[in-house]
Amino acid sequence: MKREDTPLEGVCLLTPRVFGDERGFFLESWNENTFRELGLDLNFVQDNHSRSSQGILRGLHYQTEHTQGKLVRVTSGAVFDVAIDLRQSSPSFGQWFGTTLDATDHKMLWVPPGFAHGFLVLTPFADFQYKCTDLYDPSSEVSLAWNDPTVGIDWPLTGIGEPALSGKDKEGLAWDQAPKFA
Ligand SMILES: Cc1cn([C@H]2C[C@H](O)[C@@H](COP(=O)(O)OP(=O)(O)O[C@H]3O[C@H](C)C(=O)[C@H](O)[C@H]3O)O2)c(=O)[nH]c1=O
Repeated sequence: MKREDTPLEGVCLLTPRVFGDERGFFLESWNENTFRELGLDLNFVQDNHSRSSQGILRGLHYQTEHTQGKLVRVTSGAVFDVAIDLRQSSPSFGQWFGTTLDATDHKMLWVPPGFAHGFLVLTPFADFQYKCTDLYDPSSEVSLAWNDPTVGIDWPLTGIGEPALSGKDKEGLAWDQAPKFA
């Protein structure tokens, strides 16, 4: 497992070792000891899986209570995955980081608690699977507007056009209205 840090404090890319043979491949997507050796002492309590078609944008979501750390990966297709730092004490407060995650290179993104998270589907379909460090808490869930000009995310919309959003995400909060963390 290789760790690559990003400009956002605590957010890192993880590339697992892949064992390929004539049958296909094997990889460990999560191993407590391997991650601890990389400085990531994590405990997951929930696994999620969503499937979306091209042009779907899910996000930008976070929970103000039961804040969730997320280890995210794509197991079919490809997405542009984004995290925004909501921690006011962080040197990367207000900054966003985006990267393409696809099923071919098996790359994963670790997003600690304190970030808004979302993704745009780039391929006809994408399966998005992720582990969370706390449980779903709809009562404290917030949707931050995907296109807030203050955050200024540069979504790769060429060839996709206007993304498709859930009703909730169409009503996402502006940056100035969205609750932040200490
Ligand atoms: C997130 C979640 C949802 N649900 C139910 C609630 C709804 O009936 C249905 C769809 O929920 P939602 O539209 O919020 O799903 P996404 O838009 O994929 O939400 C996710 O989008 C971005 C990418 C995130 O980072 C979050 O993990 C998560 O908010 O699944 C559950 O039962 N448990 C859950 O943990």
